Amino acid sequence: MDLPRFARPRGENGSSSSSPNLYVANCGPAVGISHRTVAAVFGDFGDVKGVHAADETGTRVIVCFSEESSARAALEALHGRPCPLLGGRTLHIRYSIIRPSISQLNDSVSVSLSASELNIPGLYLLHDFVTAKEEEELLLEVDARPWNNLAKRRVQHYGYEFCYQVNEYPPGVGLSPHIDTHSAFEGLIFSLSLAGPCIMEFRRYTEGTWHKCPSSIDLKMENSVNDSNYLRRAIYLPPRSMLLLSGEARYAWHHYIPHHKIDMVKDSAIRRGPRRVSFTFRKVRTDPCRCKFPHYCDSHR
Ligand SMILES: O=C(O)CCC(=O)C(=O)O
Ligand SMILES: [Fe+2]
Repeated sequence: MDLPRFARPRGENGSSSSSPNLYVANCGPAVGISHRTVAAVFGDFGDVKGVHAADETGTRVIVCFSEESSARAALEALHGRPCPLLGGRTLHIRYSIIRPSISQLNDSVSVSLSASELNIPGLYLLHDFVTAKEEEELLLEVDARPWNNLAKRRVQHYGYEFCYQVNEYPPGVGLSPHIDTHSAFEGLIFSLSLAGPCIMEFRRYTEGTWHKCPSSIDLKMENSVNDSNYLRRAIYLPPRSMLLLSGEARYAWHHYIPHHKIDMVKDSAIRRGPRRVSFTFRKVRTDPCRCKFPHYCDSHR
């Protein structure tokens, strides 16, 4: 999703900075109100140029009018009272402002539905890799075993020579950006998603220095120069899909699960399920990594 260049004003008094664009909270696709319906309701006050998601919650929108006077009329009529045409919801409306920085513009990235659309070499996504029945059986199997509680998610570890990991994420819980350590694991990483959906974001940093995560085997790139100095892509991982990271996708791109309860995928708000369980398969490496990506490789240091 590309966010419009408008944001919620800081401070309490939204009325001080009049504008043709309104920041409208408490309506949107996540509560069953489409952008088209919002446009129709606000259209009573003047020409609406567009309605956009204000952020990734699906409950806040930006309404852009052609004229400032239309925005003022809509704000005066609709702010702070139940709106019968929008399911009786009470709207909280302020004038919106132009987003001040490039980094805020990058808050969100459009989410691809397929690996070919994502276009990262070595990344593959197979939909319906297991059937719904197999999914149910796998979940029964893992739930019959003890879970290891981490701060925000639960894990199970299997094996040594061939190391599988199962992760359980409650709603809204993600994973911080990392590359699975080159020196610890070989070149293919598989991840089977079960139970609930999520999006996975990928980042390729152009410069920076390695930083070992406390309490984990992964490495993170700490970018000392400029946090926005990376390429960003994102893909939707539906339940029962299998993700394969190989080559450049595995060795040079960080992967990351944003901490959202709702993901915006092609203008639809998709709520994370009560939980997502992922089976992550990695093979333990027994010799130093000789990948073609020394900049991202701890065996090359
Ligand atoms: O949950 C997932 O699909 C990925 C997990 C992951 O990246 C990891 O455990 O290193
Ligand atoms: Fe990982």
